[in-house]
Amino acid sequence: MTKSLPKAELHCHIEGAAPPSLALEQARKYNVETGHFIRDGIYVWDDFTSFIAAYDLVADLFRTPEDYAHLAETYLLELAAENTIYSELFVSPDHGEAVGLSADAYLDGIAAGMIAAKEKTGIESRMVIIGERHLGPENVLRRATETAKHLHRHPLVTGFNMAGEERMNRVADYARAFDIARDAGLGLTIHAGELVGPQSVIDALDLVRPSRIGHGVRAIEDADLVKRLADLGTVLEVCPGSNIALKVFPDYASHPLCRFIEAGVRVTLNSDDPPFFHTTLAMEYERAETVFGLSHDQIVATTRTAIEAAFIDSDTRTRLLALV
Ligand SMILES: Nc1ncnc2[nH]cnc12
Ligand SMILES: [Zn+2]
Repeated sequence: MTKSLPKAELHCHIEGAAPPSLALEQARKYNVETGHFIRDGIYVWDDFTSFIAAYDLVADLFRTPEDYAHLAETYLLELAAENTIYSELFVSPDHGEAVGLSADAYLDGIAAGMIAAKEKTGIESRMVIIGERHLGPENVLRRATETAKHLHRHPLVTGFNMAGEERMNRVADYARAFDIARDAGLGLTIHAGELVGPQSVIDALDLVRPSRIGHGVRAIEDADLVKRLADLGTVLEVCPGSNIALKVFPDYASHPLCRFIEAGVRVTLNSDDPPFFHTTLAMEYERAETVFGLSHDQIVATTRTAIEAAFIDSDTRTRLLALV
């Protein structure tokens, strides 16, 4: 039983964490028709492209700092109720800008929800800024530049990441954005090895030099790369439920989580976009035990790894590690 275990999550997209019930509430508030992307209380999509389209439609229902505060607080309270002690939220100011919110207003709203959740439950959280790959290199560069410029205003922003359509453009096209984020003191992680094979992870290691990789699971197709990840100590933000829902692997028996652990790669458990993939962080922990057969100690080790790899200051890390 993993229910009572302390949990930590490094990889969850804030708009992707909106429960359909909350999305429907927002749709009523703004008089938006949802029949084409929410049916019977479930988000409707069938491949990565239509998933991103549904994600964008859900994001469009959050339009003010207060909406985003409510979303962040709702998700973090849900996590805290499952004994989660730490959460790193992936936030994309591009989605705020799409509804007319400045990056500052978008981040202030999310921060308010994070602070409220911490006051109520003690859950610690941070934000990782996302540059959306499919919006192009110029846009990701602008995102990194603006993030660096406004960092002093947003103490809960501690990392930079790139998500979106991995099949578009080359990692090299985005390397400069990551250089700017690194120089600003942000922790680096990047979605790679999810929709694209090992070369995407190799490019990420060579050109971005992140301490963590979002997914990275298709590195399993290259034994030398698996060894390189283990030797470097790069942490994989593994999201098994997401990988199965998006058909990265046909079933859990084919999923490489256990093979990474056996090879000495540092892994963590994550939900990615929980209601889109019919999962929660607690379900990922439970599945690690019941489907992947991880021992109690192996599951606790994933939580320790998450805290060790979190983009937090050393006092917070020490305090959280003592809780695991
Ligand atoms: N699983 C995923 N991969 C890439 N970009 C995303 N944005 C939200 N979820 C994502
Ligand atoms: Zn993701």
